[in-house]
Amino acid sequence: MVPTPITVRVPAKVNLHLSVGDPRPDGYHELVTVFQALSMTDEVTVLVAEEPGIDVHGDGADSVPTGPSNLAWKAVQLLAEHSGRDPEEPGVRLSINKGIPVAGGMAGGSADAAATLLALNHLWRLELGRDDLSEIAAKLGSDVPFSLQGGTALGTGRGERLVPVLARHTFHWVIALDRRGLGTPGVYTELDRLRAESKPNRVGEVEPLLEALASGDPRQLALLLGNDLQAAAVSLRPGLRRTLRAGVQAGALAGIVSGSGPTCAFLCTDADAAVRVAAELSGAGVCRTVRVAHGPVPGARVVSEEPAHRPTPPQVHA
Ligand SMILES: C[C@@](CO)(OP(=O)(O)O)[C@H](O)COP(=O)(O)OP(=O)(O)OC[C@H]1O[C@@H](n2ccc(N)nc2=O)[C@H](O)[C@@H]1O
Ligand SMILES: Nc1ncnc2c1ncn2[C@@H]1O[C@H](COP(=O)(O)OP(=O)(O)O)[C@@H](O)[C@H]1O
Repeated sequence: MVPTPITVRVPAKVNLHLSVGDPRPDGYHELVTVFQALSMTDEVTVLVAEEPGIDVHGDGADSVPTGPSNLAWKAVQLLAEHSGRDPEEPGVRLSINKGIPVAGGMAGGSADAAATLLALNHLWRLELGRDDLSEIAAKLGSDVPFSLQGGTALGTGRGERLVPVLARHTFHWVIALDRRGLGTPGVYTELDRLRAESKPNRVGEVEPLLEALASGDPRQLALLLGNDLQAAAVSLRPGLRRTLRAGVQAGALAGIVSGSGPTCAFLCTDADAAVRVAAELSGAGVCRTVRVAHGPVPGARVVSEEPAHRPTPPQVHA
């Protein structure tokens, strides 16, 4: 009997704190980061098929590769190899529905890779535990283990070593999507260049932010958001300065570039404030689209054994 298709829903992330160290001999930078999973999601459906391949739908689908460079396909191949299948003929088809901006600093590719690992674990009845999946995930990319885990977590190493963090209450965000993406390696390289020629400010210690998360007070958290990659993203995309200013003028408590950017995330006092800020920011003409989101939400999870019917995400077109 042909196994039933499996659909996994997987969240985007924002880095509430991103402290970047010097480059390591392997080219990666040592990080201390706090991830939060947000209610902007992709869905990945895996099914057994004679003709393997990938279909991509949704926001930004045109700029997602459908060949072997798709990170979700690399996940298929790695798990096939791990479980003794032929990685070149895995006999599966993926359908990816994008709700996470592509090349936006919100870990969309990592999310799809994590979703694929979890879905195949079910489809192929591998019965791998979360720790095994997380170890395989780290081979695919630094952010992939967090996409599996979700919630709020402290990440160290290159971002792949995770410890869950207590975050009381739900935080409400407005997310401003830019017209074009930014490549992650280029943003790290730009930070190294900026640091070689001047001394851009570095974010402080992470402990005060962890305390703010435990308190659940968005005003306290807003004062402590920090991202060392922000200066590099703004240097490559100077218009982000205007976006960040516009979000705060619209009433957000604070704004930050999400990871390597160019998406900006604005923390708001509550859900109603987020809707008001989103409406005003979308009128300011500083970005492509504005969405509201909340976090933390769970990591990758199976939502149905049939292809999902996806509700349209809340968004305001700028
Ligand atoms: C910046 C962050 C913040 O969470 O996310 P994004 O904003 O891209 O989503 C991550 O560090 C991105 O993680 P991810 O996108 O998984 O990166 P990887 O595939 O592992 O690495 C891509 C490239 O980014 C750089 N890189 C990544 C992680 C790290 N700790 N140091 C690095 O220097 C390296 O140039 C590496 O070749
Ligand atoms: N499944 C995927 N979804 C999105 N992008 C992907 C995927 N697989 C590979 N990519 C490539 O990875 C690049 C980074 O995309 P993404 O993971 O969305 O951004 P970021 O690293 O900024 O979080 C994109 O430019 C795209 O070409």
